[in-house]
Amino acid sequence: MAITKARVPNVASLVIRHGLLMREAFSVAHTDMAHWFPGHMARGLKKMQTKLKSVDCVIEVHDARIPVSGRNPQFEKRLGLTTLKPHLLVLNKMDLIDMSNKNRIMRYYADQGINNIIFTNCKKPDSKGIKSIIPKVSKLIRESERFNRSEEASYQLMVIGIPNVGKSSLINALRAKHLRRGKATLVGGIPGITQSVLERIKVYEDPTVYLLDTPGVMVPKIKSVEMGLKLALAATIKDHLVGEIDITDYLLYKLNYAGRHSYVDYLKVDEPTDNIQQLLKLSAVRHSWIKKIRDHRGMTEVPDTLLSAGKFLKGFRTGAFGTIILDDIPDPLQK
Ligand SMILES: Nc1nc2c(ncn2[C@@H]2O[C@H](COP(=O)(O)OP(=O)(O)OP(=O)(O)O)[C@@H](O)[C@H]2O)c(=O)[nH]1
Repeated sequence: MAITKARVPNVASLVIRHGLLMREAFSVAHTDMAHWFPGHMARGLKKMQTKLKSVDCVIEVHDARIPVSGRNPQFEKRLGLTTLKPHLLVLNKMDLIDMSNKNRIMRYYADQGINNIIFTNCKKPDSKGIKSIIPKVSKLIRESERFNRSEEASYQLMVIGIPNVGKSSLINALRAKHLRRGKATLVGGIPGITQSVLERIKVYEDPTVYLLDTPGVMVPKIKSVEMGLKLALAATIKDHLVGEIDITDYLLYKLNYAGRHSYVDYLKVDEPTDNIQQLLKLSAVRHSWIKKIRDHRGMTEVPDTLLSAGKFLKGFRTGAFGTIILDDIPDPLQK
């Protein structure tokens, strides 16, 4: 497991929040985050660089639940986003966030010079966000210098982003919307489904628009354990690399902090708690999730807390506990 920490908080650091005695802050003492990164990812970026000259616009897809954490700064440095090619930021999975934060998020990005932003839900190809992508991209391309591609009638777009943010889903949603075609690229709930820069995929007629799907490229450095836990909660890092118990402990902290106690019914426990081990154990017992382990008495049956952790994570990732943004979003208006 990647994180070592004192699981019993100091009594002095407890507070009552939304009627629950809980940790005042989520703190972890960490050892090593290096193995949270799959090594092959930098290679994907090189391939993207070589394809860039045949691209008219870059669509960067990001998970709207982590608007601050985890956007890869290497995309800007190595692909020259916002300077070399027209750039559209697609904040996907909008169905999982509280959209009353939209203007604040837009201001946060505008402060960094990013003004072309569309929120999407790729599960709904007929939704407003998906519909507005091709018109927006066409406008950006028409207003840009196409240099070596100015004679080319068709448009070619490259879809980039960190793993599991919905790049392939976006391509499939655009195909479904505009061409009424089925899935062209693989979609999966675990990061790393797309492994190479794919052949171009047609998503629109007149003008003909092709998309290049690309493998997710993770940020080169996770700045803090908390940032890593957010990325893991959003399923951009494989769960077992970070540790399911640590990810759910952070989830529990975030839900309790926000007063979202609907996990009680979902996990079939009696009341809110700030103790992840107790929560996962009781939930496993209530679901009859039992595993056998070998100890000094021979084979013993114990609650399978890993199964409860999986259910807890699934609940969060499918929106069972409501719409949640994991980041605090700095507001330039309040500087
Ligand atoms: N709730 C919700 N889930 C989504 C949305 N878009 C994609 N997903 C889910 O997110 C997961 C990842 O989607 P993919 O399209 O495979 O993501 P990707 O970025 O291509 O993944 P990699 O190839 O691993 O980089 C899948 O389980 C999708 O069903 C969305 O708008 N809302």
